[in-house]
Amino acid sequence: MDFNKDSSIQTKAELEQIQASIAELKQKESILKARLASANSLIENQFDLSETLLQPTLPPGLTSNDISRYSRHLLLPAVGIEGQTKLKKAKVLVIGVGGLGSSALLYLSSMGIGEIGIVDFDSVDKSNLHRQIIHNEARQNMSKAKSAMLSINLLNSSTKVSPILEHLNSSNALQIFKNYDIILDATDNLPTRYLINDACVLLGKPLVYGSALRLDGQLVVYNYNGGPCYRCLFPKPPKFDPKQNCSEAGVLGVVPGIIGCLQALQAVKIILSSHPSTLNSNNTVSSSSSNTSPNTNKYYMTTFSAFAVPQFKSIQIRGRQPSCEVCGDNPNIKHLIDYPAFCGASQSDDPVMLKVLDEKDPFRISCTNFAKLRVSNPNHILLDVREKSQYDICSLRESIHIPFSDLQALVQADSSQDSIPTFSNFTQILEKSKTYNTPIYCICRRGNLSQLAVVTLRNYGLENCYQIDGGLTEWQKSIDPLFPSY
Ligand SMILES: Nc1ncnc2c1ncn2[C@@H]1O[C@H](COP(=O)(O)OP(=O)(O)OP(=O)(O)O)[C@@H](O)[C@H]1O
Ligand SMILES: [Zn+2]
Repeated sequence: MDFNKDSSIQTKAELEQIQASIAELKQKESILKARLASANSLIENQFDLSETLLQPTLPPGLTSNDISRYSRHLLLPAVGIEGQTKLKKAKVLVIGVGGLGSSALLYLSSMGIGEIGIVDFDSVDKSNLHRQIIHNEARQNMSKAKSAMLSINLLNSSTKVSPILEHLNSSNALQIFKNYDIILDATDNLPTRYLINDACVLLGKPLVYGSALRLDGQLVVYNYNGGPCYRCLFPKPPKFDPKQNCSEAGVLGVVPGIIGCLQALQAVKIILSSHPSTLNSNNTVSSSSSNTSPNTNKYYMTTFSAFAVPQFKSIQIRGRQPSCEVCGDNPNIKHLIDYPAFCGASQSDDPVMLKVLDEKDPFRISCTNFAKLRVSNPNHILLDVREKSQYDICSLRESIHIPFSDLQALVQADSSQDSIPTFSNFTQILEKSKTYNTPIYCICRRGNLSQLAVVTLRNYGLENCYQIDGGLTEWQKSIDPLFPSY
């Protein structure tokens, strides 16, 4: 803008903007003048700052930078100098940099934990970013452990970070754990949960466990202060349910963030636990008792629900069980075992791939072949058998939607000659396929439900039925990169 031409200032808004800029410049000018004055005084007085008497007395273990940085902690009696020094010396291991690990790591570092190890084998995916706030758009496909390290370096360059780009398993867990004081379980699958628990018991390390799904989260401190381990509460793994993970059931972005913060809180409380003005309450981290007196501590699981009025609840859980296989009086588990076999589930939440149809089944068709056929022979039925919530996210044009569970019910009702509820999609398919032998191509998210759908339809007598291999996930990869992946 040309300030010499009054006519160029056309509106009141422009005038106000110029006045604000002038005020800002004046403020900057006064700051710079003050700095100049103090620099001049230093030069004039020629202070030799290496002179002992001019140097401050700092508490042992903390630098001048630490004092400025953690001043709000130092002012807090529950932390103070002693507590902050303990945090600086502490070594915490976080396994998993997903939704839980993201917030836990940022807070552990910002609060001044001296050394942090990060274990994760996975890389950043776009679908992670709604909750995994330690990563960002530019880091897609980068290893999660490395991305977390870069964020921590920006947040607090004095945190020593060791990224461990490995899949935690029975052969590397003890070796990795032994370098750390406290372990945070921020993973998402059952075998890894038992593995981490057993490794913590075998090495005598406290375990801060968190989990989050949909609108709910949970937090427990295990193997601490004479308390129970995960196996004391859950001696046998529950039946594996592939729907109980974020990629199937979904999760509200902020929920794992909240639980991750609580994990960081409990880790910090454990580190500060012998502090005179301790943060300990009657929560999971309970008052320490001597070895000789009976353990009267109480132990808690904290749950969080984001539904309606957000609610935290702390429920008392049972203490250490003398019969526990790993931490009991006569433990059977003295070494790490085969956890995927123990849990009957894989040690990742990678989707389960069903093999209901033989790999060479002629009624399996690849996405590429289906794409060709779709153009060359439009006279077919594309049957999408995903749940409604998924179908509504995105679908292929002119597909007919019948969720697999409905399809099963409809086929059953028709076979037993019950009256079929009016379901125009189903009637439409039956008419076309039975009368004109129009081929049906079944599609789903990954190619599992569609196999079951083909079997169901074939058993029902519709022979001209095909399954599209890999489903819409494969369609996105090999045919249409713009088809939304989810
Ligand atoms: N055994 C293991 N070793 C190392 N990292 C693990 C192990 N098991 C799980 N993890 C990591 O724990 C993290 C858990 O993150 P989160 O539950 O937010 O889900 P996600 O796998 O990132 O995403 P989504 O489930 O939506 O695909 C993941 O980054 C995963 O790679
Ligand atoms: Zn136990």
